[in-house]
Amino acid sequence: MKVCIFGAGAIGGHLAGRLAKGGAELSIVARGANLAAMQANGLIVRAPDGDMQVRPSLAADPAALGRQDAVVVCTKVPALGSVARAIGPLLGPETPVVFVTNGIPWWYYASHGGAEEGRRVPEADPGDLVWNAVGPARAIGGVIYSACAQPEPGVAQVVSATSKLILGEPDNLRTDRAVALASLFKQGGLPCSVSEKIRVEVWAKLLNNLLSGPICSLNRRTMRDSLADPVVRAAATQLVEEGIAIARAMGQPVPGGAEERIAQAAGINHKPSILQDLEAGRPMEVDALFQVPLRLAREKGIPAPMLALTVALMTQAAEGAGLLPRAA
Ligand SMILES: NC(=O)C1=CN([C@@H]2O[C@H](COP(=O)(O)OP(=O)(O)OC[C@H]3O[C@@H](n4cnc5c(N)ncnc54)[C@H](OP(=O)(O)O)[C@@H]3O)[C@@H](O)[C@H]2O)C=CC1
Ligand SMILES: CC(C)(CO)C(=O)C(=O)O
Repeated sequence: MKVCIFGAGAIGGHLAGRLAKGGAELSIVARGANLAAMQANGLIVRAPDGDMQVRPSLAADPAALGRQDAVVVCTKVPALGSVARAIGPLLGPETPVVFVTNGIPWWYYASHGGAEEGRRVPEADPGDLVWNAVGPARAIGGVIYSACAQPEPGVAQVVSATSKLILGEPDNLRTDRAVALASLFKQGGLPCSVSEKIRVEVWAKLLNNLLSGPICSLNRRTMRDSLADPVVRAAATQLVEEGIAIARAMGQPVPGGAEERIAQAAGINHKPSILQDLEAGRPMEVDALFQVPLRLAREKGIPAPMLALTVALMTQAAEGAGLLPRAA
């Protein structure tokens, strides 16, 4: 199966390693120093279950790779516009595109049903670039639990002891295309399931970002160090509780409570990816991860004072650093 990873940073690098190990005919769209490093040394993945070094086909221009059986997009959300502009040559008539990004995805209201069917998420896809270039029929949701970093170009480091990937179709059907991709990841050693409630999974993962992203962007500490302070931990707990209430109001009740999430996050010595961006001077995913749930809370009349405060503060921090993109 020909699979292309578009954007092989921390997460894309990890997933590329899994796909190659799982037997995919792998290619990667990359650029700059990352592309040069992989051309020289292959892609190196350092993971708790063992290191991998793989040599996929590499290109900056998707036209050099041609049509794929599947594409897995692993860029940050603000880069999706650039993906939309370039992805065409990778797509055959049936090529699905998995979006492994945090936050409320651009396809959220596709096959959603009800009055909001087809509504757009402008913070995730300004100008409908992805909606028009890829289209909801190709989209598969990807929810990733894997704390990762890119310590140097061409190297992906998996920090969390365990990882898992959840795939899901916007229409919640269990399709052959999603199952085929899940088996490749599983064969590569990454637990991967196909959910028939992908929006619940999107919200469940977003709770982990809510509890860590704003706080760690403000204090610039890891999740473990931040949550060691009882006052910070109480604020993080409130953020999760607010997120649970928003998800419920959105018709996506997330199982489990705040405490277990906080306890799990408190064990991870990881700077959330949004803090990695702040420190590296890269565009931050403030809008898709944090402004959208806040907007939805307001639309649904759900009180979210802690989210409002922390998002306002992190927005100011991102703006001050010149890292608050509104379009790719
Ligand atoms: N890191 C983590 O621990 C986790 C991250 N996530 C989510 O996963 C997603 C990916 O995050 P992460 O892997 O950390 O991001 P990274 O910034 O590490 O990687 C993104 C990669 O995409 C590349 N890229 C962007 N645009 C293009 C383009 N037009 N052409 C080619 N390459 C491109 C970037 O290249 P360049 O460097 O040149 O910009 C970079 O290599 C995000 O939504 C994030 O929130 C989810 C769970 C954990
Ligand atoms: C914090 C984490 C690992 C979620 O728990 C994440 O999604 C990120 O770093 O972006």
